[in-house]
Amino acid sequence: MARKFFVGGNWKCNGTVEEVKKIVTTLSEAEVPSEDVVEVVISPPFLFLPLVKTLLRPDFSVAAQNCWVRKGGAFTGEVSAEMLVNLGIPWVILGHSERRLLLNESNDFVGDKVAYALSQGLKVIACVGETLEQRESGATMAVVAAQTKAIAERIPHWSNIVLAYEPVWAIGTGKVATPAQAQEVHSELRKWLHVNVDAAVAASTRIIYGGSVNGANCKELAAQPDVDGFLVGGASLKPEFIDIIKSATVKTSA
Ligand SMILES: O=C(CO)COP(=O)(O)O
Repeated sequence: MARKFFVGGNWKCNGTVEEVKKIVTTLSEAEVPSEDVVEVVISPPFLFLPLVKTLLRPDFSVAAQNCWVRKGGAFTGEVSAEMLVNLGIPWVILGHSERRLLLNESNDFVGDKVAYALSQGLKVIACVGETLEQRESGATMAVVAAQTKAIAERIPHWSNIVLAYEPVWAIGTGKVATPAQAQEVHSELRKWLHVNVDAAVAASTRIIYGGSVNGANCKELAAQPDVDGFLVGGASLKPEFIDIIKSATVKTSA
């Protein structure tokens, strides 16, 4: 079963109304491969979600960058999964390393969030990845397996999950993982799913790469057999995001 190429644009905590309108216009005018070839999901900050959703071309969709771990209520400053559903936001990014590391989100907390978001009908881009220290000490697979396990043991199915491998040392650093480094972890993650979930989930789950992806390095990464797309930060705010979307054709021409 073919895994449709997936390109997510994580705008993180960036943008003004004027900038948002400009980026969305650039995306709308771009010629990109059809929805059959690539799924594109844009993730602006919460405040801009309704604006982006209204202006965005119909073949692209939107994601929130986080949501509360359980049902909404007396949780000042949080946004609930129910609210995202109510606004017609189909996707949410959970477990991004910036939240794990800067806001101390633990594996269990992220697992609980993923399970709750799925239970409300959201689709989830679940992020995993090791720090430089963990990579250098040889702990990469143990770290990403533990992060994935905390999700796997809480969810009833994987059909609405995209797994994003984002090595922390490659995020916003300009230091991209080599295609071989990305392929190695993606292939190990797929094996992990095979052993710990099942063969069908391993074969069908999209595992995307994030960390300094840009217009120049995307094709070589996309050509790796277990790289099913990208989660893009900095370059998703620039016109080169369109080139990254187009790298989906590497798979169809292979
Ligand atoms: O964190 C990322 C996407 O979620 C990657 O960010 P950069 O593409 O800016 O390295």
